[in-house]
Amino acid sequence: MTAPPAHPDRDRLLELVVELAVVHGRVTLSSGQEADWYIDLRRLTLHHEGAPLVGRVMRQLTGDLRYDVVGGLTLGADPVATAMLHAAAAGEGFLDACVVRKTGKAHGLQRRIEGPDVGGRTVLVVEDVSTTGSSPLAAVEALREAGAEPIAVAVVVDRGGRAAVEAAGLEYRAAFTLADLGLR
Ligand SMILES: O=P(O)(O)OC[C@H]1O[C@H](OP(=O)(O)OP(=O)(O)O)[C@H](O)[C@@H]1O
Ligand SMILES: O=C(O)c1cc(=O)[nH]c(=O)[nH]1
Repeated sequence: MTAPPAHPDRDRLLELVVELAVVHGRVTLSSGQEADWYIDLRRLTLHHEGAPLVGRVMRQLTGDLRYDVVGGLTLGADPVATAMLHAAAAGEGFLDACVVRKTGKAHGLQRRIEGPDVGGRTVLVVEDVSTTGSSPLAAVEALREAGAEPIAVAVVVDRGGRAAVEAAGLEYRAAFTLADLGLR
């Protein structure tokens, strides 16, 4: 496992994750598992200072990968993807974002994947926190069904999703581990 590249924004982002997002107390996770703490990254990815930092740090983390589109399973992935879109637009180039619905939509255009068409395009699948990896893998499956090519998965915090994503044959990158957050 290679360490994420050094970045001047990374230290401040880590401070904000610990300050804003780590909540101690009994919770039930998306997978049904019980835990004694929760990382509510929505409190960071929708925060005025946190969101731009997330965009820049995640772009830095994936700077050597080539992808046309960024997105993942709604809702946690959405502000991560749009932060990266804005970081790209403010910097070196353009990046589209997409939102993968948890289930298909029965009315309107009935699209599971919202945003500019992803067919034939390379996609970086993102996530805020990954515990079992099932959310990004659901996004990967939906994107492939839509004719896109998922090239890797990148998450802000890895809570344990790496093994499942790598077992599915995809590269996995995380800006922060639980050890970074002092939770392991
Ligand atoms: O690794 P996993 O087992 O998939 O769990 C992690 C997922 O759980 C959270 O989302 P949640 O399912 O609570 O839904 P939300 O994004 O709509 O809040 C989080 O945003 C991840 O998407
Ligand atoms: O596994 C989850 O559902 C989960 C864990 C966590 O720490 N944060 C989160 O948003 N979801």
